[in-house]
Amino acid sequence: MRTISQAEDLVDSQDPHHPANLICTLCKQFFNSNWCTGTGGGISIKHPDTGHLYVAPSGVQKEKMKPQDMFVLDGTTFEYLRVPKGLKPSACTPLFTACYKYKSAGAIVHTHSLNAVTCSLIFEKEFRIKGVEQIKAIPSSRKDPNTGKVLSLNWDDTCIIPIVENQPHEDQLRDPLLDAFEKYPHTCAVIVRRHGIFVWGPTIDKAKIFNEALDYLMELAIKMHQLGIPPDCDVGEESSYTSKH
Ligand SMILES: CSCCC(=O)C(=O)COP(=O)(O)O
Ligand SMILES: [Zn+2]
Repeated sequence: MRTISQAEDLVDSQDPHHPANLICTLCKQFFNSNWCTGTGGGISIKHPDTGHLYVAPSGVQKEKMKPQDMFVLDGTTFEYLRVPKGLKPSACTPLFTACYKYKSAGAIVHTHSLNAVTCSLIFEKEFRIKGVEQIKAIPSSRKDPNTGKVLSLNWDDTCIIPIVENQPHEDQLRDPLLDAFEKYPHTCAVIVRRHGIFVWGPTIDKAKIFNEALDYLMELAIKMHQLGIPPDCDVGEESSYTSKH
């Protein structure tokens, strides 16, 4: 492993899109959205050029982090290339590396979103919502036959996100996460009951979009549930659950 001073170049960049800078910027935004408060949640980003993995420290106020606080891991061996003095890597690191290894993720967003936690109390094994325009921001299991690119869900498709049980320690969530990967090979997220959500994508921009769209859908699902409308009911069927005819 390189010494701290030798590894400074791994986090020292004027580029706002450099992972060490971007994690700090986005965690501030996520704090303001109530997604990463009280030290909860976090973000990990793979450097698109070097393949290095950037991980935030554990137990710190995520909105106050500096680029120099970032841990850096080799993208293939997961060995630490940079360990900031006096800090521990995020407890979610084994979950982030699982997403890099098995989902070819370019970035992972973990939030303690109230909408995700509330949905984990309403839904049993899967979060399901259907027939909402915002669903078009979520990837589907289909690929474009010409380009091979993953296609988005159609607005009247059902968006399904698996829910796993929370565990006393983050590393114990790795096996449930791997089970969810196997059962839901096309999902871009896993909800952890009474805890939050992990969302990944091929890039940080995509992971951020998926997270925002899912949070919107989870908030809507809670409101539909409160109105007595099943969030995954067919389009046009909602009036049979309300007084509107
Ligand atoms: C009050 S946060 C408990 C740990 C957690 O769930 C989390 O997301 C933050 O863990 P970290 O080690 O990254 O601080
Ligand atoms: Zn968490």
